[in-house]
Amino acid sequence: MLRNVTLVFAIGFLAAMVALAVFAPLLPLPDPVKMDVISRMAGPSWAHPFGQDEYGRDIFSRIIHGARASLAVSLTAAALAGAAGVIVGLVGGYFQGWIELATMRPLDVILSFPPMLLALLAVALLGPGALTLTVILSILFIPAYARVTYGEVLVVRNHEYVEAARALGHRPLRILARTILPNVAGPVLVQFSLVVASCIVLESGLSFLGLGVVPPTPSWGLMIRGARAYMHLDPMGIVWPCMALVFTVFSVNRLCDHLRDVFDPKARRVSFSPASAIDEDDGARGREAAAGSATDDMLLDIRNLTTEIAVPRGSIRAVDGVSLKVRRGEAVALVGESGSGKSMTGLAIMKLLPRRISRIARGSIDYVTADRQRHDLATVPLNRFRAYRGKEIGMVFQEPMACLNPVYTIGYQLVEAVTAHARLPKQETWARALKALKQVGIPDPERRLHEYPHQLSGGMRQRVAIAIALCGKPSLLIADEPTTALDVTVQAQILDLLEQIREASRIGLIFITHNLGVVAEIADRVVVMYCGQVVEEGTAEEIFYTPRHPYTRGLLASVPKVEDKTGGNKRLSSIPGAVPSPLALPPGCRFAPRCAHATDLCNAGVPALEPVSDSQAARCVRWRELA
Ligand SMILES: Nc1ncnc2c1ncn2[C@@H]1O[C@H](COP(=O)(O)OP(=O)(O)OP(=O)(O)O)[C@@H](O)[C@H]1O
Repeated sequence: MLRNVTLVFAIGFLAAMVALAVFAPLLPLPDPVKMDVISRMAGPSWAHPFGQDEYGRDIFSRIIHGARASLAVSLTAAALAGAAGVIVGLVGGYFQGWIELATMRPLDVILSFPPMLLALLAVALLGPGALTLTVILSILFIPAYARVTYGEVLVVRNHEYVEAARALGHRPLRILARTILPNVAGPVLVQFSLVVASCIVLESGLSFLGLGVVPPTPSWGLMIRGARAYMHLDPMGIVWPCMALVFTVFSVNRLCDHLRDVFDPKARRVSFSPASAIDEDDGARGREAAAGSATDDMLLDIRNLTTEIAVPRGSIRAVDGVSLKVRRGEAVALVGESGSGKSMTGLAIMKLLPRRISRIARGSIDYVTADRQRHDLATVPLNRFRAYRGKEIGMVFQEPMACLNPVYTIGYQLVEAVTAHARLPKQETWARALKALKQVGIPDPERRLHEYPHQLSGGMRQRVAIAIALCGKPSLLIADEPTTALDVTVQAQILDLLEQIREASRIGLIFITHNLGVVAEIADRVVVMYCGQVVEEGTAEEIFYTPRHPYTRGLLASVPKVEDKTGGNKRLSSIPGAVPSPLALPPGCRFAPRCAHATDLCNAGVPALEPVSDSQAARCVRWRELA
């Protein structure tokens, strides 16, 4: 709501300012340079709504005419600097080598001088005036754009889609213009708003010093300069040009912020179908409050969870009606191929779904606290949910290097985690950090506290990440593929560690993996997901010895076994076909197009998750026959 109000204000203010500035000579305004010394510093009147300045000139007219100089200089300089800077940054970042040296290094020279000092020097040499000012400001701000663009290009240039464009044989110019430029447009727009603001301030500053716009041409800087000497007699004389300056800078910033959102698909606001909006209303209806007390060891009770992600061609249900339960001390594995919605389920629990483009559309995530009160995390506001993160629920990610900050020591990061939820004396904080490291079996923990993440092996880093996740003593730990990036022996050590922690502290564990082999070692219960839905669930024993869904069987058949390798002639099977696009899901069973047992019945409608036993269920219409 507030965002919309500020946006409407920004657009309205800028549009009015630009229109008034452009048409100022045609408007019935008093002459901005005509003096009337008898009425100097006169207050507001019908003829002069903002009053008159120290020479009796009309302040309103000078503000409007002053906008011509201030906006023309600033917008032109920002646009020229932007065009040049973006080209330099694109070329330097993409080609690298000597081209990078030739384009980026000269800019470092400009950057090493304070902008105001350089501007003063240039104006002193070339003489004041709006044109000189525009040229100088353009040159001064080229490095600002170039560096932002250069940094973004360095990130983007190795992405797979740039590789793909190269592989297609596109020329560098085309790749730069069509593939890379749109990806760096967001930060460049933000830079534009900052540069316009800086240009307006610099123009005003230089005019204030008498080195910018030449009097009597009005400019906001000159107005501030003139009014400053008399501000004790007429304070409003300085307030009006300052307000014009502040509102213009704010409006440019707000507008560019909005443009960045519009042009950046990753930051674009979500627009959902009316049907799903109705769903949300249903789901949100007063579920946040404690919904009675739980009677058993239940820790997490997810019901009918549906998350939606806005994509360019509509919205997809990454998680579609998922229900699952985790008890205290229980390990539940979420398994499935890539894209089945496992991570989204974990992120939804942590309220970490991609911002702006995704949301929980339906369902509840009841978290049961130690005093057995249920809280629906789906509707707990984010500011209150922060108290749950780390303290009630911890999370470990796949790539520990990506979640450990490379510029801080392990000790510092552990201390940060300890103090996130408890204010303790410094010594006790460090003692806890040390204990956490010992708990995850890091040898020589005193020394490791002072080391940086890059000084540790992959397995050690994952242990540190687990230690950090456990610092708040959570009751539930979500581990999203925590062993995938590790080699097999280290994988086994991390699994052992999680198992020990679970036994020692009765922590509930959600273990997300695509590898059923890993599941066998750690899980009590297994939930198999496919295309956002649970297709089978049961105890680990049921899933491994009596799987009912053909997809689960396919996953099991693709797990390498020791005898396959030693026996020599047994080939590893894979599930034929690929996971369908979430935008084009089959009408019935989502696995049917890849299933060797599919019949017309399978395509008739989405099958329900049918109970197979007290603890097992399968989403397959033919599970009885196939058993
Ligand atoms: N930021 C995003 N924007 C658009 N779609 C997304 C985004 N993140 C995930 N998805 C889509 O949501 C669906 C579920 O993704 P999710 O990451 O949960 O799968 P997963 O089973 O965890 O797979 P993986 O093992 O590869 O992480 C996929 O179809 C994926 O393409």
